[in-house]
Amino acid sequence: MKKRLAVLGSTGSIGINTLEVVRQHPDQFEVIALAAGGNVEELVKQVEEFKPKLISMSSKDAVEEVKLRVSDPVRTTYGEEGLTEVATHPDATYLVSALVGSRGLVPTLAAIQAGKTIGLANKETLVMGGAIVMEEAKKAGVDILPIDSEHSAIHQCLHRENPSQVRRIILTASGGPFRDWPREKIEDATREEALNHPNWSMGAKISVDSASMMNKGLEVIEAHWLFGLSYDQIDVLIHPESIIHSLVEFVDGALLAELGTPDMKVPIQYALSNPERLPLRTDPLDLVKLGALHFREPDLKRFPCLQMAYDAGQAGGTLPTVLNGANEVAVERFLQGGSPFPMIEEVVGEALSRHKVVRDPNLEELFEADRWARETARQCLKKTS
Ligand SMILES: NC(=O)C1=CN([C@@H]2O[C@H](COP(=O)(O)OP(=O)(O)OC[C@H]3O[C@@H](n4cnc5c(N)ncnc54)[C@H](OP(=O)(O)O)[C@@H]3O)[C@@H](O)[C@H]2O)C=CC1
Ligand SMILES: CC(=O)[C@@H](O)[C@H](O)COP(=O)(O)O
Ligand SMILES: [Mn+2]
Repeated sequence: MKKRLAVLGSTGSIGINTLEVVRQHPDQFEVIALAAGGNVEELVKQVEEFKPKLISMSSKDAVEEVKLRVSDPVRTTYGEEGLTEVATHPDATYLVSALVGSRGLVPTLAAIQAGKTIGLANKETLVMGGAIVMEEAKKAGVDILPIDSEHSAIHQCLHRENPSQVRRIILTASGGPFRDWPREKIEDATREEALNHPNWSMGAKISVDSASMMNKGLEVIEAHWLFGLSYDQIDVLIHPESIIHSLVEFVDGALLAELGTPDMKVPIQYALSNPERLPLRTDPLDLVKLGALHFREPDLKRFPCLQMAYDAGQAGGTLPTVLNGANEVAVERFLQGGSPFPMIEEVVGEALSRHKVVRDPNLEELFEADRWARETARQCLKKTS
């Protein structure tokens, strides 16, 4: 039977790659519902090709424009409620959660509660609300399958293994575009330089997170929740080639790794076809041509965001939510050209240090912490502009 997909963020980098996987396997997957932000052109093309039953965009005007431009009738919705309607569409069995940022949490949680299997790209969902999300998934008996390349690698390495025999996991990090830059040069980094990821083609927000290494910090927290590991069992290793996507070390010292060319279609398809594998058209990895792989320790002095994420994750409560909310505001401002690159770590650091942590927060308390973090980040940015 075909898997029936709802896709949040269908016009983004992960969304487009997801639909390419569907295109390669029309006998395996069917598109039921799509949600996007403002990219009318791309959504029109997707609706014409995949004929979803429901589409949503961030505004009514945008989705009405799509409706007018497509050849067959399609039901439309919009805004935050539209995201949840798409995520919980009764005909869909599987949600690809690929919005960017904290707006992914609510619809992903709703899909879990509606019993959908989740293919999770939106790491912010687990950073903000990991405890609640994992608890709800357990209650609903729902699988959360990682799409993030490192977590997919770990998931693949853990297949048929006993989780209690894991000593630690090692998340590989490219080091981003500033990997070899001295601190003074990083301080003057431009938007274009931050978006110039050495190995992966991704959306703007995650590209900036990779440049600050906050992405790896968010991934440490994501791994904590997905694999139930303590923070001292999660290590980060700089691996400039991004060929080894991550590793698991077992109690006997054996290391398993997943390798491949940097292509998100591989982890996306693994999450969609799980537990089977399907053929995929992708560039094969030529190890002879590659010749060598390189590794080094991350430099936490040049990239303090990684340490901040470890600390926030370990402290728990509402701190990871604050880390995430302040980071989103600071990255958005940097992308708009309104502040220098190091302001990201300053704003996040300031918000974390001022926050009064709430232990075991409920959903309302998480939303309040997120609101507070954003407000605090905006104040910090205003003070320094
Ligand atoms: N890209 C990658 O290779 C990887 C991404 N991830 C994670 O996956 C998630 C998505 O990343 P990525 O695909 O790169 O991001 P993109 O910026 O490329 O795409 C984001 C998607 O979210 C949509 N969106 C934005 N704002 C809204 C809104 N207000 N309402 C509805 N939809 C909205 C965009 O719509 P529109 O374009 O129409 O405005 C787009 O479809 C992130 O959490 C990221 O960390 C994880 C691993 C790898
Ligand atoms: C493709 C993917 O999963 C990204 O999260 C990627 O890992 C970012 O690269 P960095 O290793 O530079 O953060
Ligand atoms: Mn990743």
